[in-house]
Amino acid sequence: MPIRTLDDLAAADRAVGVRVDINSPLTDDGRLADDARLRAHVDTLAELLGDDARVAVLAHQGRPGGDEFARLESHAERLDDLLEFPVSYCDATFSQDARDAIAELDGGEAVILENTRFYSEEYMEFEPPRAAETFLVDRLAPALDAYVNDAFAAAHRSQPSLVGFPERVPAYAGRVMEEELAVLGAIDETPTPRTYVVGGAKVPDSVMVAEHALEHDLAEDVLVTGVVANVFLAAAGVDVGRESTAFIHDRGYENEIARAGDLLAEYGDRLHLPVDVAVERDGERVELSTDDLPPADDEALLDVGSETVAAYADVLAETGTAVLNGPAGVFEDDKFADGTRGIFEAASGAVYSIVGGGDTAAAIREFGLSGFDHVSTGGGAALRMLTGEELAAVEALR
Ligand SMILES: Nc1ncnc2c1ncn2[C@@H]1O[C@H](COP(=O)(O)OP(=O)(O)OP(=O)(O)O)[C@@H](O)[C@H]1O
Ligand SMILES: O=C(O)[C@H](O)COP(=O)(O)O
Repeated sequence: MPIRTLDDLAAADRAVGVRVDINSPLTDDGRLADDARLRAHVDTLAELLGDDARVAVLAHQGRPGGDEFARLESHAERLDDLLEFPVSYCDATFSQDARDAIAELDGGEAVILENTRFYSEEYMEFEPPRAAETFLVDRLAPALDAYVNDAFAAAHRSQPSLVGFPERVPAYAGRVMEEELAVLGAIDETPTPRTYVVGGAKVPDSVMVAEHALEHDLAEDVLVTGVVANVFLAAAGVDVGRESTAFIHDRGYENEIARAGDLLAEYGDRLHLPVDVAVERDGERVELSTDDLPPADDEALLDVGSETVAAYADVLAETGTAVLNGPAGVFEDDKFADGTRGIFEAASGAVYSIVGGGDTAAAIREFGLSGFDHVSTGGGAALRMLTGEELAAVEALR
């Protein structure tokens, strides 16, 4: 069934629950360190508030027990700054206080309810009908006339606030959700040839993206970087050294070496591996040809080298669509940011370019790169879409 959007919602004076994903990095004292995800939802919220909706915002922050598990008060303050409509904060999620806060809203006013994950059922995954019976959905749904899901970045989670409400109230996709689904769902219609650049540290996810792109002929070329490249180099029989081998084993990625080997055997001509890498020696960046590996025992492969950047840039220069996921090296350390900066810069020049992944988007912001056509708000959700998986919360909207 087609998903209903805000175009189908007559929002005036109605209480609309809006699930957003404003899960953000925090400073040590618990303040917002980056507001990109809040800014992403401004259009959806402003549109509803401009239509005189009474908006109750639902969101999570962090994971129970984690450092970034926090209240949403500073998120509410920041949204109040970003929106030209009043945004208040309520330190309850579905109790009488929360329901009163919603009942007291006038059209054009919003309240941010407390972190949904303060409540234990929200950190579990359910089929939608069962999610609709959880306390959060059961208690809150009667206070809402409609539900909007704009939380694309969390849409792969089958948690109550994401899949339960559509069982109880009319449900719609917000503008972020709509755009992400339109762009990432139509990857096979973007300009060709397509080049996927897969890097970062989540090797199983990246190998899956590469596999899907090659098998389904979505990408003509796949360029590997980051820890993913170290795994592919190992699969190609290169000795990546004691440190990087230990890293791969510590993360439990041994099986990925075999999967990478299978991909190389089948698609070797379309899979590009680094020809040089960077290590740290006496506190400095030193580049080594992959022919000269292994490095010294205490040296890890922390970035791709400049010849690799040049070779990858040549491929990207001929590319219709570049899909980027994962940084090429430890870009947080300036010495090992060159690979990421150089390859991302080259990718931004493609006819059309798409970026997925939280760290990838952070790297782009840090380098001040522009020129990308779509920077996804999603990490895991974007990856799943790029591997052709359905997202639970999107299915629930259908
Ligand atoms: N060669 C390397 N050795 C060790 N770590 C690396 C290397 N290359 C990249 N990384 C690390 O990979 C991390 C990012 O990888 P990740 O797969 O999480 O990216 P992402 O998909 O953009 O982010 P997310 O999954 O959080 O949305 C960075 O912290 C970076 O330092
Ligand atoms: O940051 C994310 O990828 C989303 O907010 C989902 O968070 P989670 O991985 O903690 O469910």
